[in-house]
Amino acid sequence: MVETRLIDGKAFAEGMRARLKEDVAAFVRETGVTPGLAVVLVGEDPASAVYVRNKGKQTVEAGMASLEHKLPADTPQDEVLALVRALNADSSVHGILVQLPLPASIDAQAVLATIDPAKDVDGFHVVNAGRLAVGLDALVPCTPLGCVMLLKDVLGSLAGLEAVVVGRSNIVGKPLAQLLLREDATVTIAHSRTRDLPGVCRRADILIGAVGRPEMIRGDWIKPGATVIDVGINRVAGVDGKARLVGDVAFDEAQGIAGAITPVPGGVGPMTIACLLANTLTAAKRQVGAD
Ligand SMILES: Nc1nc(=O)c2c([nH]1)NC[C@@H]1CN(c3ccc(C(=O)N[C@@H](CCC(=O)O)C(=O)O)cc3)C=[N+]21
Repeated sequence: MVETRLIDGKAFAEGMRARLKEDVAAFVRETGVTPGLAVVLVGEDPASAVYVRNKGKQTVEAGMASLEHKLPADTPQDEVLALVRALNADSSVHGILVQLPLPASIDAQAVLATIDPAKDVDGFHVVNAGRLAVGLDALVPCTPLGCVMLLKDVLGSLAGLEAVVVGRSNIVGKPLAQLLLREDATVTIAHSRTRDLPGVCRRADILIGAVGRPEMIRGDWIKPGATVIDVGINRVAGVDGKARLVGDVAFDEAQGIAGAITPVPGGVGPMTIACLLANTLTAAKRQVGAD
């Protein structure tokens, strides 16, 4: 039985944002340019609205400009593309985030492909995904970046460690695997078709849940002492009928087995926003030629 350490992503993200605020202030002093982040929200998804509000607030707190564009759910795709093109051309906008998921009537890949890769602070454009894959400078997806920062804080070097990523999405699983490879981990991407998923997970020194299924990863899938990063943010009904947030990992079962684990909320979520702000400053520096 080990004492499982709680990985406090919320505190780590607060520290990052405090340092970022100083870097933003220095950039504004040196260039006279205020970094601007444009967020495009199509439709009324209440969970998305909460994220957008938090992002907007923290962007302003860091000393950057937040520009929000809220469009109705039935906005034609052409209009969304026209807005993205206008933001590409707007020199006061250094980062563009189109909140996903988009309504089913809109081709998300077409929208992402229209974002100027230099302003793609989500790192979802194929140019940035490709640059990450071949080891060139890229804007890197925020959630994977936040996960690796937490892992390096807990473990120091990740070299030679067995990392198992459960989930193969373009926004988390695949880019996270690339980042872990870059850190010299031995990487397995597992998914719904993986044979003996519990057995594969039990090999992991680093286990990452990124599937979006509440508490799917059980305590006895965790190798004793492993570092567990829970990317899932699932809204479920609690025993009292009220909604509560749970991750992809059965958190209570992991206690006494995992060496360290991120909680939900307060783990990876806050890191995602901190990394988004960091990417926005990076993008602004490159666009102004101050990098
Ligand atoms: N283009 C795009 N980029 C995204 O990065 C993106 C997106 N679309 N669509 C939605 C998901 C979700 N997402 C979250 C970010 C922060 C928290 C977060 O800070 N959560 C807090 C609070 C959670 C709560 O209380 O609701 C926590 O986990 O502690 C959650 C979720 C970014 N996403």
